[in-house]
Amino acid sequence: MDTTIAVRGHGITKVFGDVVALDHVDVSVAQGQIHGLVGPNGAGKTTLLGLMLGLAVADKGDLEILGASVGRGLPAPDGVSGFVDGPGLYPTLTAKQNLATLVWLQPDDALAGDVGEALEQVGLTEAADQKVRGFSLGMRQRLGLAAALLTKPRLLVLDEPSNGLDPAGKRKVHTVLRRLAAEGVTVVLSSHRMDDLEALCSEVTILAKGRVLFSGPLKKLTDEKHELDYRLRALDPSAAHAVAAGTPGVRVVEDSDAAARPDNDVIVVRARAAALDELVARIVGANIPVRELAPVVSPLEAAFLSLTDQLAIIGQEADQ
Ligand SMILES: Nc1ncnc2c1ncn2[C@@H]1O[C@H](COP(=O)(O)OP(=O)(O)OP(=O)(O)O)[C@@H](O)[C@H]1O
Repeated sequence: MDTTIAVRGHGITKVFGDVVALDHVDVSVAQGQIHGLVGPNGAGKTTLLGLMLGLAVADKGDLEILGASVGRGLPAPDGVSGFVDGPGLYPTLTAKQNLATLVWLQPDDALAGDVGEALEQVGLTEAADQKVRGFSLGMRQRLGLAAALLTKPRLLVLDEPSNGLDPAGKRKVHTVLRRLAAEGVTVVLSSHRMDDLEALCSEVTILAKGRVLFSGPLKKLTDEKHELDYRLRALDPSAAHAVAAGTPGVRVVEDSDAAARPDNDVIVVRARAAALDELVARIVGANIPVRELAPVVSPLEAAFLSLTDQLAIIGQEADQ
């Protein structure tokens, strides 16, 4: 078995009554990577994460976790930790007592981490003696991560870990996840936040209606071959418009947010990276001061929207 692959799924299918939650899913997660699962509501993300955690078994297909086959009658291997649908915590115990209970439950002392250190890593030291029932969603999420860290996982599986996090909490969580990955721990997480996924993940799987639309390196998905819409804010927008309209490979398109802007100093251009570079050179050459040039939606979001739109069109055609 290939030990550099932490998760390998082939033909994974999971059905709940009439609902096909996962439909012949193939997925491969390399060791030491942060792999993001993204998809619309009901896409199957939580179901897939639950299979990785051993909370359910697939109806069909092969799933290998940390080099071991899992499935009916085959337990999830040691070294997997995390949560789906929010971490399971004791509300009447304090944060510290919750973690101490976990340490006590560990069958192997060598695998039990330090409670104070885990709380510190997720920024909950000051809340250590507060009862969890008074915790906000973001604090619960961070305590759930601390709990997972205590078991020293080799594969960490997290369902929407950024939910409810304030910017400081998010920074803490991102730092912890990056450090774990640098140490060789594999992280699989789901999120609806494209900015989080772009900031954290080297690989993504896009799921919709239980099917994989894309799985692989983020770079491959957001490569420079795709056209993107860019917001260009210039001191003289009509001059910028004229330059953009005359640049090969660049189209000036409708600004769908125009009504929401107080000033009309923005134009939206659609281009591949190379044509955009040429536009920038021409605008600078024409001495037009530029105040902003940024993608209207992130490259990952653009790829996600395009793939899910394609799936919707295929679905409509199939219904006809
Ligand atoms: N235990 C269950 N019983 C019945 N249906 C289920 C169960 N778990 C999931 N489903 C269904 O399977 C599909 C996939 O659900 P899942 O929770 O995996 O999606 P998701 O991508 O995590 O969605 P969200 O982004 O809304 O959390 C949905 O249609 C859901 O209603």
